[in-house]
Amino acid sequence: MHHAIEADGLVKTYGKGAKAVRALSGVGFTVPSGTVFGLLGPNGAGKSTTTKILTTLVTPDSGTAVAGLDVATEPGRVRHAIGYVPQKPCFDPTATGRENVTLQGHVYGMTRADIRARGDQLLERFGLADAAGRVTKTWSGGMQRKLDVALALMHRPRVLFLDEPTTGLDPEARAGMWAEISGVTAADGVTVLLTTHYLEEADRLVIIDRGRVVAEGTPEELKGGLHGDAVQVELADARQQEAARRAVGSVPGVGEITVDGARLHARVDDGAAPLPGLLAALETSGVPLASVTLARPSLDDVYLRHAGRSFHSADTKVAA
Ligand SMILES: Nc1ncnc2c1ncn2[C@@H]1O[C@H](COP(=O)(O)OP(=O)(O)OP(=O)(O)O)[C@@H](O)[C@H]1O
Repeated sequence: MHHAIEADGLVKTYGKGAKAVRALSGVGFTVPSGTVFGLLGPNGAGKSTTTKILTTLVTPDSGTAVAGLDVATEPGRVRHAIGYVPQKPCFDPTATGRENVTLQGHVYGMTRADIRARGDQLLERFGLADAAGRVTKTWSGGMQRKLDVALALMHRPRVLFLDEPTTGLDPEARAGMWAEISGVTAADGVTVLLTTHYLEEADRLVIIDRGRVVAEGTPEELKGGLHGDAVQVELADARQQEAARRAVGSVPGVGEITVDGARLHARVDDGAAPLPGLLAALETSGVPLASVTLARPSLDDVYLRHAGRSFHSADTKVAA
């Protein structure tokens, strides 16, 4: 399969001597054309450095990077073949949406007719057409983020780099943003590389820790082997913990039962499927409940498994 992005043995040290910081210690991965690929890791893991090397903004000490073309030998052509959306906004807040896309088209040397057609198409696809005549500083945060992505796509890049595209957006805005990014990139066959704190935003991901790739796979593969979801049962009466343990232990698909006071923890193999049986078993045994919660494996669980330490111990600014 053709690879739109290839990183091989990337090493990068910032600074010299005692102050030197080793940001990357041999990062490598390949991204098939037309897919959405994620770099996941805590702050300082090396995600931005990897992205900056692939977008020609930083030169590696060693290793090779290809974003459509070789970054070292053809940086100018790479810049024309890619779009890059940094974490910080890059649109002009004093200009309208239409003026922003027009300016971007001029920067890339597009013709007037093409700027008009492509600008209309992108404003429409991102749901920004109605607001296009308004000054962008009056737009909502979600609309502004979409405009940044539309600007990066103006010159029809083959590869799009997104640095934490949905950080700071509420779940609804995140979902909307992804529906629109996927719609546009799938229609144009664009390959997407993003840095993210959300497993489900990519088709495949690498987990980076301290400048190294520690795991690679689909979100499901990375979550796999985590012994299912966690159930927590709050008993109305802690004195019934043994009866509760026996009742829950008799339910198929439930394991790793531990009881701590009025709280019973267990793992279930198959999402919510064993829950009705678990509730029925407790009721039959006459054990009254205060509450029951079911939690999917969190980003922290995934990270702990692959990097050997908790995401939160490595990084405090994270969402699961
Ligand atoms: N210009 C620089 N000079 C010195 N050290 C740097 C520089 N840029 C990054 N670093 C260091 O390199 C390491 C990797 O940083 P990088 O920004 O690539 O991580 P990251 O995973 O992208 O983190 P974040 O999620 O915070 O963006 C960190 O220890 C960081 O402090």
